[in-house]
Amino acid sequence: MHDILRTIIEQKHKEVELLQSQYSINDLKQAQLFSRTCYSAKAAITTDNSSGIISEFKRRSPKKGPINPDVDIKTVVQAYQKANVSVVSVLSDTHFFGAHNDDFMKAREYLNLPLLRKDFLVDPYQIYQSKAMGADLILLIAAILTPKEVEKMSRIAKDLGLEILLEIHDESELKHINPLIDLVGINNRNLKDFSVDLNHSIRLSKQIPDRFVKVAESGIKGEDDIQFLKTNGFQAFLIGEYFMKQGDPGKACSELIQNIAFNN
Ligand SMILES: O=P(O)(O)OC[C@@H](O)[C@@H](O)c1c[nH]c2ccccc12
Repeated sequence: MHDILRTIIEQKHKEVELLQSQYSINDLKQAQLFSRTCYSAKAAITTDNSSGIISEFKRRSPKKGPINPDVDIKTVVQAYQKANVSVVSVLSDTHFFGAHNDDFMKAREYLNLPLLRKDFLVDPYQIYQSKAMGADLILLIAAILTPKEVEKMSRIAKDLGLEILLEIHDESELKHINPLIDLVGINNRNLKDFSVDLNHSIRLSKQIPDRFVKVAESGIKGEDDIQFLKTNGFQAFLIGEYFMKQGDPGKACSELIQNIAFNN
């Protein structure tokens, strides 16, 4: 495993330990949002006229540093929604990605779209927490979990009515896919050297059964990339930095979606 992932996992276990000492799973179950019915990301992506865009709210990244640290989340996610994205992804990690504590909850308050909790989930506790925060969809990352852990966490998520996006990057991670997974994301970015290779993602995607929605993640730089990925079987496109690095991320998102529609 890469060093950055190891550091992230250690940090996450510490965070979970602290949280657990403050709120039990039973406490989380009492949260107001815990009982809400989730929106389906799978349905949002596969419905007619879906843009397939999963737009991400991301203030910084460990590699790039600040991307747009002080932008207002309400303004951005409302503009994403107006732009006709299918799903919104919001980072909830503070330590590495600079998310504010209430970013995720604010996004929930202003959106009536499926919302992906973008974080590093290493413990079942975080699934209950995701539900209590108002998530519709969680990310499970194959590079930091065993196939057994993915299965166990998938079961809990499904019992709570959450959908699951499983992220893989290598062929060796295909074994993490289980029938409970809804969407399989292929990270175009190689975490070893941060290079982006869409051809690698396309090759890998051919080995994933078509019953899973296929999501291309990271390093997507515009319509040409999307067109290329689309013709090669991807149905959804997770985009953060391309939008967030612009002064007005919502406008950038809206322009991209209009251009894709125009080209179709
Ligand atoms: O900002 P980008 O290059 O468009 O990438 C977005 C998203 O794919 C990336 O943020 C990401 C992919 N997998 C992750 C896991 C954790 C945190 C972040 C990520």
